[in-house]
Amino acid sequence: MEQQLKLVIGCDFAAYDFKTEILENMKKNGYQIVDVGCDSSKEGLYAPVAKKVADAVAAGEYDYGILLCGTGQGMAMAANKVPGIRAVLCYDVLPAVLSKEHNHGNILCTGAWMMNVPDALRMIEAWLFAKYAGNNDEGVQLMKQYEREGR
Ligand SMILES: O=C(CO)[C@H](O)[C@H](O)[C@H](O)COP(=O)(O)O
Repeated sequence: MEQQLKLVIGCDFAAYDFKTEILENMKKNGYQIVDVGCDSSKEGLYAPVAKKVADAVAAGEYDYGILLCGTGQGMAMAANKVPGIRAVLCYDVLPAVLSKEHNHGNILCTGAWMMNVPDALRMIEAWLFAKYAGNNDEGVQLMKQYEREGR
């Protein structure tokens, strides 16, 4: 288990209960994970939380982020507006693992309406364990170059 990783998690109102269960399980399993909101199943939009998590990961305050909303779609779109972020949207273990190994994903997004908690936990853990193959991947290097060039 990657207990030494520094993790941050956020959600919108639609995924609040889902996040609460995931967070409880991860803490019980020894993960160091900070919750940045939202704090209610009644209110809390996805975009501000996505930005908070993405800014913190991009600044190097955390190794990885986890973002949860109804579908995960809005979280991924908003997080990917922040330079340095490669947010991936997954609902299953294999694409999640490949998104780390091949694409160096640094934020995992998923949806409370799309997955149950045990499957989401399995996917999150597999993604955290997966290792990026290295800095020789041309796709990732080109994404970084495009960011530097501002296009
Ligand atoms: O999935 C979502 C965005 O990607 C979020 O959970 C939204 O908040 C959700 O789609 C909003 O749902 P609503 O029932 O239309 O308020």
